[in-house]
Amino acid sequence: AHSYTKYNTWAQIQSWIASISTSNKDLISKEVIGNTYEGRPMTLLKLGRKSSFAKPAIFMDCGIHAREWISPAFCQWFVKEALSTFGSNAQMTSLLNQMDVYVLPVFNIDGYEYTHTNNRMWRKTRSRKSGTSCVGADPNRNFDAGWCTLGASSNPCSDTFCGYSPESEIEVKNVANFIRRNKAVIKAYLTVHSYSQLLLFPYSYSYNLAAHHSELLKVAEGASAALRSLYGTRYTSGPGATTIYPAAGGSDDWAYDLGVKYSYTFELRDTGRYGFLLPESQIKPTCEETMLAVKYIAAYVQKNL
Ligand SMILES: Nc1ncc(C[C@H](C[SeH])C(=O)O)cc1Cl
Ligand SMILES: [Zn+2]
Ligand SMILES: [Zn+2]
Ligand SMILES: [Zn+2]
Ligand SMILES: [Zn+2]
Ligand SMILES: [Zn+2]
Repeated sequence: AHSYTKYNTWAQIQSWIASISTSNKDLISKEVIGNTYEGRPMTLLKLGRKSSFAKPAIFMDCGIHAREWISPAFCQWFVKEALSTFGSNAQMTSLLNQMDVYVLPVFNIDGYEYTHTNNRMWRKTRSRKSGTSCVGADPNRNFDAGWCTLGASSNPCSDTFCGYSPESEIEVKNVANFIRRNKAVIKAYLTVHSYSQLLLFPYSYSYNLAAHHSELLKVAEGASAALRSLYGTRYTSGPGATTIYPAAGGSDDWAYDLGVKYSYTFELRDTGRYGFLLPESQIKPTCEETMLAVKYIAAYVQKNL
């Protein structure tokens, strides 16, 4: 059965989505924003007090990379925390009264399922193309942001294959379309990965500083400090290019250039001891500390609406 402190299969997550999305009509709803390559429904959860007016929104996705299992675990944890603390936690109550929070629990569902059934270390999508026996493209190199110019490969067999064109991966197309359709209200974009304990922001596709560099850095450092306050976990904040590696086609850079100012990539625990194979015993502490960082960013966005 589904557990917030275990790595759930897609089947368990799908049934969790069905039940949690009908658990509180005033606070949560779901919509399918398209199907994956293998036909699985990309189901977006919308958190926030029902309103007949469009509210400003935050968009958060998990599971772009299949093997980064702590990421979907965090999105599930976030939804649970939001619903269970609305009404008792002042900040969460204020957030969901004033804003909507869109949560995509698993972006790359086909890849996530494949890591459960065939190859725990799979990263990419599971799309197939005639002419090669290699499968999939890296969804975080397939966004239309300096596409395939650096830190990506045009070899379909590479783990950082950028795809045949920007948004060639249907999963990327579905998410990009949703964000484009809603860009007037989306004020922040958060994308959750693992591992390395980093809080990254644009740009990764260039060494040039983003127009809002100082503000993005200030918020990232505040969020990292909030995170560290719980268990002392240390994060590094900075632009992707200099903090992790230069690479093009990422979702955070694309959202930022679309006009979503507060755009961040989280790289959750750990720093390499377990890496992608983070033990289930660390799900709770990782999620609780990450909640503090996400709430810090959300509060900042709210104050600056
Ligand atoms: N814009 C970006 N932001 C963050 C990253 C790092 C993640 C770490 Se898993 C990746 O390699 O896709 C990569 C890019 Cl291209
Ligand atoms: Zn499993
Ligand atoms: Zn990743
Ligand atoms: Zn990573
Ligand atoms: Zn600014
Ligand atoms: Zn909690």
